[in-house]
Amino acid sequence: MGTETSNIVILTGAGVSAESGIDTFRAAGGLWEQHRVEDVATPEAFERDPELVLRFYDMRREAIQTKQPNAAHLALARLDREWSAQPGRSVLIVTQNVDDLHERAGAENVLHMHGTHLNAWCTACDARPGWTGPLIHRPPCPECDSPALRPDIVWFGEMPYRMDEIYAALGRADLFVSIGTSGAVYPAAGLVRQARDLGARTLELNLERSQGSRWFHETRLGPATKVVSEWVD
Ligand SMILES: CC(C)NC(=O)[C@H](Cc1c[nH]c2ccccc12)NC(=O)[C@H](CCCC/N=C(/NCCC(=O)O)S[C@H]1O[C@H](COP(=O)(O)OP(=O)(O)OC[C@H]2O[C@@H](n3cnc4c(N)ncnc43)[C@H](O)[C@@H]2O)[C@@H](O)[C@H]1O)NC(=O)OCc1ccccc1
Repeated sequence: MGTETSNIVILTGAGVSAESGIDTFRAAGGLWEQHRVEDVATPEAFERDPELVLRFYDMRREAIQTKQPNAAHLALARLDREWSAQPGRSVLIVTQNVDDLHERAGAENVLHMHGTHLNAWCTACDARPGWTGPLIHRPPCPECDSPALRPDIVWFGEMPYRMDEIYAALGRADLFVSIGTSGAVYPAAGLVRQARDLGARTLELNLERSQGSRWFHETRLGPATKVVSEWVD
């Protein structure tokens, strides 16, 4: 990292968890091949067929709990710990992923802009209880007892979480790094342009060039476990 770098914002996508055995979305056989997005990841789909949607997320919640952080998660956690400990320096990991592998690797400054599989969300009382079991049987909300729990996940057409904090961090960033994302989903895919327009240096670490590659000052191609560890060390 150059001497001029103080505040780093890191955007991660499904590619950072691919080598932990978690399916990405768009790759062959990826999640979106097995299920049409609009059938499982929209409020309309939940309205239309809650069982199908809850089974989809129960399956993913169960799968995620059997996976382990990989070398990319561990390298980012190390960077977060060591860099944020220095005066006037900060790291924020903004993830599109709903898995908790960044946190299980030891990272502390993690912001889940599309939600997390570790919580449920009660649409009756707005509570967001920690939740690791299935939701398919419509269990009662631990706060208000109503059977109104849904995954605490941002579906298409819904506003991502904590966008104001993300934009504020971009305003302070000297360096914006994007890891393991195809740049296909907004507003996440638009963050690189905002960061660049705000004066940050932009770096892409990905298996292949993404839809937003042209907005990066530099692109390094390869599996995350290799390119992220090389970048951090
Ligand atoms: C499809 C797309 C065109 N549609 C959208 O972007 C929509 C609509 C839209 C909004 N603005 C626009 C502007 C233009 C066009 C469309 C839109 N956006 C929305 O609906 C957003 C909400 C989007 C969030 C949806 N939820 C997710 N996830 C949670 C659910 C779940 O997980 O089930 S999105 C989900 O898909 C996206 C998947 O992308 P990636 O993570 O990048 O994964 P992908 O498989 O695509 O790519 C993997 C990459 O990794 C690389 N890779 C693979 N293996 C490795 C490896 N080993 N190492 C390194 N890299 C690797 C591959 O090469 C590849 O590049 C992620 O964001 C992920 O979170 N909401 C909203 O706009 O609300 C409105 C609003 C505004 C104001 C007020 C109220 C409402």
